[in-house]
Amino acid sequence: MAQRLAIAAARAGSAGIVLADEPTKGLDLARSDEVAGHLCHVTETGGALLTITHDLELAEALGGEIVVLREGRVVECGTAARVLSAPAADYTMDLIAAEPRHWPMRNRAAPGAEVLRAEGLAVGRGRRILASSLDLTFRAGEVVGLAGPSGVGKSSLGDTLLGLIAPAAGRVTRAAGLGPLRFQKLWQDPPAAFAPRLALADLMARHRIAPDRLPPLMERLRLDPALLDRRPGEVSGGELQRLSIARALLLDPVFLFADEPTSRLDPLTQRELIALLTGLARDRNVALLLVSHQPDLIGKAADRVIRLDLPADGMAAA
Ligand SMILES: Nc1ncnc2c1ncn2[C@@H]1O[C@H](COP(=O)(O)OP(=O)(O)OP(=O)(O)O)[C@@H](O)[C@H]1O
Repeated sequence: MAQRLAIAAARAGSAGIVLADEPTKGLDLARSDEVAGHLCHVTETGGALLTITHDLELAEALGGEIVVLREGRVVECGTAARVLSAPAADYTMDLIAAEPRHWPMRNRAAPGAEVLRAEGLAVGRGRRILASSLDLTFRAGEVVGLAGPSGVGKSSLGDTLLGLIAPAAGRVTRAAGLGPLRFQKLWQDPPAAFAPRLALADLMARHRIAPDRLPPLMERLRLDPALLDRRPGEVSGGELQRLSIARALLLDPVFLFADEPTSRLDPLTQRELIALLTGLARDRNVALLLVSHQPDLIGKAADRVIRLDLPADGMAAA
């Protein structure tokens, strides 16, 4: 909604220059196209537009000039058509190659034991039913994509499976012997999940986790232990999301709901993080439920896809 308001202000002609900061972040394809159309309108009607984005499809749709930045330095600039079709800098080439449509297909593994089951599940927010009659099963080691338009209820479904929201109907059953802490979530907005410091000591003390478990985990996730002394705003988006993964893994999850875990990240960091998550699902036998608005990402990373569609009860699993 914030994006829509910003674009509405731009269209009203309240500014000759419009700054759009990640205007398609977290939006589905239809809404992204809509935003691109509104932004194009700014320049078509004589305004100037500066867009900051990780979304290369948006950059292509907007056209004009592109400046590629890396660590605060200009790597390359030129027309969008030239930079995106014939990049001169290695970094630009790497960025383009890191887009999900260029990823290799994942090797599908045979799923393991069932860890979570939903039967006749209805997901609601207040009096609104977002989805109903859902029968779902999640198995150890599988990567399940969760797709659907913005606002359809993907986060609400994940939260209901985790027990954070009560089902409007039906039931969710965890496999015998698995407590609620083994069902974890990676948040869309990691800063909100860390308060006020990144230290994991409080979590480890509360859940009596042996201190010697942390160093190898930090190493596996390529995280410098010094990061633990910083605040959430003092690390990069990729580091923050990897710290979120470390925190979740300390609790030995069997089910991880990753709610758009890469929506704040550049294509290279996104590719690295998704490879890390899918690798962890396989290595640690975690059922990973992965939400993304990028069909290519879901198609390449997931073993199967649950698709939520409007109207609320239109739901298909592929
Ligand atoms: N805490 C809440 N209380 C009431 N309604 C909510 C709450 N959180 C979300 N909603 C509403 O429930 C609907 C589904 O939201 P949800 O976040 O589950 O959708 P989503 O598919 O994950 O969306 P997006 O892709 O935009 O993140 C939306 O209409 C939203 O406004």
